Order: sequence, then C-alpha cells, then structure tokens
Amino acid sequence: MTKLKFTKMHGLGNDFMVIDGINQKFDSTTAPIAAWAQRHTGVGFDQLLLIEAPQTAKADFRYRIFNADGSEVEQCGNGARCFARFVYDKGLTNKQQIVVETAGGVIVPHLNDDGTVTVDMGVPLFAPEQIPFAAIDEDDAQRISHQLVIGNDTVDVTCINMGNPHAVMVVEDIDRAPVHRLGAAIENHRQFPQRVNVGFMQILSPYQIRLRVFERGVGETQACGTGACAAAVAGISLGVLADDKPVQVSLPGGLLSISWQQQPDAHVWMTGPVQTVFEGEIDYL
Ligand SMILES: N[C@H](CCC[C@H](N)C(=O)O)C(=O)O
Repeated sequence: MTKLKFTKMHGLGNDFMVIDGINQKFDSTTAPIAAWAQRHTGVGFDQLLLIEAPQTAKADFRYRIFNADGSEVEQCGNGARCFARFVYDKGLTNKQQIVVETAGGVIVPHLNDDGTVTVDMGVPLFAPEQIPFAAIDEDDAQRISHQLVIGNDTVDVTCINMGNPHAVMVVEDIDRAPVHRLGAAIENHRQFPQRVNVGFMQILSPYQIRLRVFERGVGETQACGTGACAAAVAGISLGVLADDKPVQVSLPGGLLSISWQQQPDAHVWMTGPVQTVFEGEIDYL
C-alpha cells in the first residue's frame, strides 16, 4: 500500500482535494473518489482536482475535475483558481499566467499580486445543443430561456454552458427559494441529458446579485465559480444586469467579481480568492 499526497484547498468554501498527477501515480478509474468525498468517513470535498501534463504544446498543464459523486466533469471555476495557486506554490511552474487544458476547453488563470486569482473562463455558449438541453420544439430551440414543468410548478431557466452546463433562475429572495427541492429536480430533469448545475439568482442592482447554486453531482455548495459566471451572463443577457462594469456575485461563501460584455465571442473573466488549508496523505493502491 502506498501513500497518495494531496492538498486540501477551497475557493469561498467550495472545497477540493488537489492531487499532483504528474509526480505521483494516480488512476481515476480505480480511485475511490466518492468514498474520499464523504465528510464523515473520507477526506471530505466537493470536487477532486487532478493535475496532469498537457496534451498539446500550447498548454502548460491539463487539469481534470471529479464531483463528489465520482462523475468527471468539464469545468470548475473555483477549482481553476486553486489549481493555479497549487502549481505555483508547488514549484510546478514559475509562471503567473498559466494556460491550462480542461475537458471544457482552455482557460487561463492569472495569479494576482494581492493573492487573488483572475481566470479567463472563455466564451459562454447558449444554443440548446451546446448546453446540452432538449428543446421541446423549434421555437423553444431558438431561445436561451426555457419553461420547465416540475410537478405542479413551471419555472423559467436561462441556460448557459461555461464548459459545463448551467440553468439559472431569477428569484425574489434566495433565502426562501426551494434550492434543495427544485435544485435536485432540475439537476435530473429529462431535458438535461447530462444533468445540470442549478443557479438561484436574486438581483440587488444592475451590478450586484446574490446567488445560491445546487451543483450537479454534489448538491448545494458554498460557492460555484462557473455558476457565478453563468448567472452574470444570464442576467446581462436578460437585460436585468449591466455589462459596463463587473458584476459582484455574493455567494454563501463570499464574493466573486465577474466581467462579461454582451458581444460575440466575448470572454468571461472571474476574480476571487484562494485558500490552502492543509497537506495530507491517504493510503492508495
Ligand atoms: N458541479 C460542477 C463542477 C464544479 C463546478 C464548481 N465547483 C465551480 O466552481 O465552477 C459540474 O458538475 O459541472
């Protein structure tokens, strides 16, 4: 039995088990990821982040993301900030601007001098087939907002792909929103063939929102980076948020700043904090 070294990190309470898969053997197909994710009997985390060598010469690294239920997914915004801090602090790079491949596309974190990290999260996608979302008819397929029937409820969601799929709804008061009931129902709704992350957004001003996210494969988290990006893009697209200044997104775990101009191929930029909590090792193989 060998020991697997890992680092526990978080971005606004969205927490991660970070593994250097370059200098250690790690096989994601056999690792007990869901068991390690358990908060009472395992390490406890929302996602496991695996650092690997890049597959193309254009990138510095590849980083893979596994939810607490063991599912591998395309993108993680809070994880991208922790990834950048990890590879720099571990001496795997001396760059402060890092090009990294993910299953959801190439992103570029920038380590800022004040300790925060700014990430170019790429271009948001809206077409149903890009979410993916199974539109009910041709008219539905032309829209970015869709009506979902959930039992006796009908909810309006705006769908954005940030590398991973998001369904965002506007609510009056996120403290009273049925995040767990409706979040679970929408996550597994038949019109989301790959499931979906579900954002509950309360508009405070054209530049400020409160947000709770019921994450695919996890449940409600303290913060969701791609969810904050998706909510800001949804709000700007719906005309309830402005795009001439960053949108301040207040999540249960703290604040993210999201910038996006509503123009073709405009990139989404996210800035927020990172925290390293402890170094650990666990029996493995
Ligand atoms: N649950 C997400 C992955 C993690 C996203 C989140 N932790 C973030 O910071 O973006 C999904 O299944 O697509």
